[in-house]
Amino acid sequence: MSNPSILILPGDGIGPEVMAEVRKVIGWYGEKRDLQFDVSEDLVGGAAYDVHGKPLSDETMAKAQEVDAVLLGAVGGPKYDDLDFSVKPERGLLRLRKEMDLYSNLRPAQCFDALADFSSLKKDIVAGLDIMIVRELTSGVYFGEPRGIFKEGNERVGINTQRYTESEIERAARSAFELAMRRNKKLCSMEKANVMESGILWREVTTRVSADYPEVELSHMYADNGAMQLVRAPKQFDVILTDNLFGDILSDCAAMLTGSLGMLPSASLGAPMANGRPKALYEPVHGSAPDITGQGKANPIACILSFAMALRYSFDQGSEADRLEAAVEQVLADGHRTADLLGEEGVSPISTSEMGDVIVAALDASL
Ligand SMILES: NC(=O)C1=CN([C@@H]2O[C@H](COP(=O)(O)OP(=O)(O)OC[C@H]3O[C@@H](n4cnc5c(N)ncnc54)[C@H](O)[C@@H]3O)[C@@H](O)[C@H]2O)C=CC1
Ligand SMILES: CC(C)CC(=O)C(=O)O
Ligand SMILES: [Mg+2]
Repeated sequence: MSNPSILILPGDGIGPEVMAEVRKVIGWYGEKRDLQFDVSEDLVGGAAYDVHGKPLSDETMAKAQEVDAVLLGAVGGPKYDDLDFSVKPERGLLRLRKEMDLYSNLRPAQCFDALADFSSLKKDIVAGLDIMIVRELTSGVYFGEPRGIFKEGNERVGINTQRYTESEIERAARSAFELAMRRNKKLCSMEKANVMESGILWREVTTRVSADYPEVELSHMYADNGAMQLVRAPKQFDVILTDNLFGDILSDCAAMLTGSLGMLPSASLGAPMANGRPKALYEPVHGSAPDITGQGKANPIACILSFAMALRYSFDQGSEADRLEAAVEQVLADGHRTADLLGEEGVSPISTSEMGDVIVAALDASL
């Protein structure tokens, strides 16, 4: 049987820096656990624009459709800010999500004990936090039509459309209920049914789907209250289901509960392929961080934990995913910190590459 295939798309800014550390981890699994992957690499975002004049070539898109999993770093940056909207780096990522039909975006926010002091919230509010945000990823206001900037009389108007079909809501909801069944059987769905018709439909469909999961306790919350509750008492939640836009915002908010945006991984999953594996793309929640690019300051943990999610959700290697997550927890417990996690007296930061090295050393020690 051939090895599982991975397409690496490092992208822009700190994307290539954090991805270099993931490559060390992939190398370790090949060498020490005999887990071999066929790894190829290509361009996305601004890096692809510089070469092809567009943020994702058709050839790269076709490769992404064929592999067992895509690992992506980050896209975007000030160099590309003035480009026409149709070729902006972010459009490359949106095309991957849309054409691979990755409708279920899992964004876990877990507060490691060693980092409980790093959150901007009080320690007892975040210590032990372990929540999972399920964000619908292929529809909603990021994709709805009509969209654009149009002339209306003497001025221009910018239009984006929030649009959800019942089936789009249903499949995202089912993936959240399935996850809730494997966790604490508690699901909170967030929308704005008080002011948006798409929110009313979201609530109706989610309630209907819940009949197939009688063991799961379903609650509904307006997303603005959800944002407030996430910083007031985040441990009241287990699985949160929400749409594309609210999920984007709420997951960045949840990131700070864990200490740094550089900690949050994600898995974007679609329907199963012929081999039974889901279509999948794994990426950190953070962006290309232009303010720290090229300085060795980026925290590679979000990207490394995204590979742990790939081990679990694409490669059926749950115990190896546990091993990698435990290695990350160990290096944090040992006091290793990148610059985004500073604040303790007497601790000096280690670089992106050194963080990758200590995680690999912790993997070695786990054998
Ligand atoms: N999935 C993706 O590729 C995403 C791309 N972006 C793009 O990234 C660019 C910058 O966007 P921003 O709003 O600044 O968001 P960002 O996530 O790149 O950065 C926000 C802040 O968090 C810090 N940060 C982010 N990741 C970090 C890491 N791994 N280690 C240490 N610090 C980290 C940055 O230094 C910055 O201060 C934009 O072009 C944006 O469109 C933004 C979010 C997601
Ligand atoms: C296309 C991305 C830049 C949007 C985003 O911020 C995200 O998906 O987290
Ligand atoms: Mg975002």
